[in-house]
Amino acid sequence: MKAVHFGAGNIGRGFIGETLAANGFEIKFVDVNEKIIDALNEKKSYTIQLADESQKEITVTNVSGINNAKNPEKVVQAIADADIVTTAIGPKILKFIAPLIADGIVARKAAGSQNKVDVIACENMIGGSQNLKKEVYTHLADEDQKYADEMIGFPNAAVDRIVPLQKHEDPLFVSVEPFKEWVVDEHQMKAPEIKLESVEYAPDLEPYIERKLFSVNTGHATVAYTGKYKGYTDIGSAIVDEQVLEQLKRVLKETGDLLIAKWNFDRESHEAYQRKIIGRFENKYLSDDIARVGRTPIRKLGYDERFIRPIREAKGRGLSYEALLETVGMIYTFDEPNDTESQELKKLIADKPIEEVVKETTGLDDHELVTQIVSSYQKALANK
Ligand SMILES: NC(=O)c1ccc[n+]([C@@H]2O[C@H](COP(=O)([O-])OP(=O)(O)OC[C@H]3O[C@@H](n4cnc5c(N)ncnc54)[C@H](O)[C@@H]3O)[C@@H](O)[C@H]2O)c1
Ligand SMILES: O=P(O)(O)OC[C@@H](O)[C@@H](O)[C@H](O)[C@H](O)CO
Repeated sequence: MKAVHFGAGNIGRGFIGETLAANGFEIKFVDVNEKIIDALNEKKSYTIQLADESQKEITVTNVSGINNAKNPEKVVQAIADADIVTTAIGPKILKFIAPLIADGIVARKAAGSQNKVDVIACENMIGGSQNLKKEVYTHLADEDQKYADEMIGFPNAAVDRIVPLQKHEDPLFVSVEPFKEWVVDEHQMKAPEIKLESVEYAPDLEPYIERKLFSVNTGHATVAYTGKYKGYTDIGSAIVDEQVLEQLKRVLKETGDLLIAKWNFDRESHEAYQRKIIGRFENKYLSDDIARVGRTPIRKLGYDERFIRPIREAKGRGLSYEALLETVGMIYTFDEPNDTESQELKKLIADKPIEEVVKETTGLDDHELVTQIVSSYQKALANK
């Protein structure tokens, strides 16, 4: 069985690669990072280490790499031969790999392939694979779209495992937390006979992705932005600060109340899930930079992202969203010199009235919410 995986980065190697290899797949990683691709082709394997007291090592074998910037034709051929295609590349990068996936679909059609295949985007976003599908279809002619409608599935997915930036001599080595969860929307699959062991298949992904994004990611980002606001540079140091921990708990209470009301989750189980998440952030064996967790703040301020969507929905249901608003206020003070979006946000705030910046970055037109976010930002600025 053959897999093509876009993005040989932290989660790509540290989770998706591990799972595909454990299921007997030969994996072709596609990436523009020459160092990583060369190392994959040279070594054909890499090592994952669990960040816990066991320090257990897992070897991932039967892997190779393709540099899509240099050898796009090899990527197209690999997709033509693949039994599964996955991505973990970043939500904003999906549109750049869409033409290659479209060409791969056209190549399958030209070869007369009647094998169905699923393309699974493993990104932190709601509707990731369906979003990729839209991008891919803009590159397909009507006839090719018909073929894709029949043969190519784009099931949404939620993936959860904290994989920090890696700083090792071996460029392929990756340290990961032991926890892992990968859920795929079974109803959107075209090749449901290919079920990966250790992956969960759900009839409807929406509750899973919302639970993950609005608990793990809203919580993680809250630690990052509150921590940065208080002068910390890594998650482990920030979370031992009582104020940061308190802010995290307040935010999780708000998203928890929303998720419980919306999806009828059992409160006790959800609170246990939240406690587990806090323990994961406190993992002393992981070293995770605030710059990574808070990266691309404009994306994280998006309308359907980890703060604005729960705020909108909590407001709609008459639930509290005060702590979420406070964190959003701090996002507008986030300043990471090496993060392009952080610098873009800083420039927007310097050039335009804050109300306009809030509207532009969040997509909100609810005057009351915009005003509340503006006040929250002004308060954060005044207390800094
Ligand atoms: N790291 C985590 O803890 C984690 C967990 C769950 C989900 N995710 C999600 O997975 C995705 C990837 O995150 P990550 O932490 O692995 O990031 P990363 O930066 O480590 O990996 C992304 C990889 O994509 C490559 N890339 C970028 N542009 C490309 C292009 N045009 N063509 C080919 N390759 C390209 C980069 O070189 C890099 O190797 C994101 O959507 C993230 O939200 C991350
Ligand atoms: O990847 P992002 O930028 O959407 O979010 C940063 C982290 O919160 C994220 O990568 C988590 O580590 C991960 O989602 C855990 O499953």
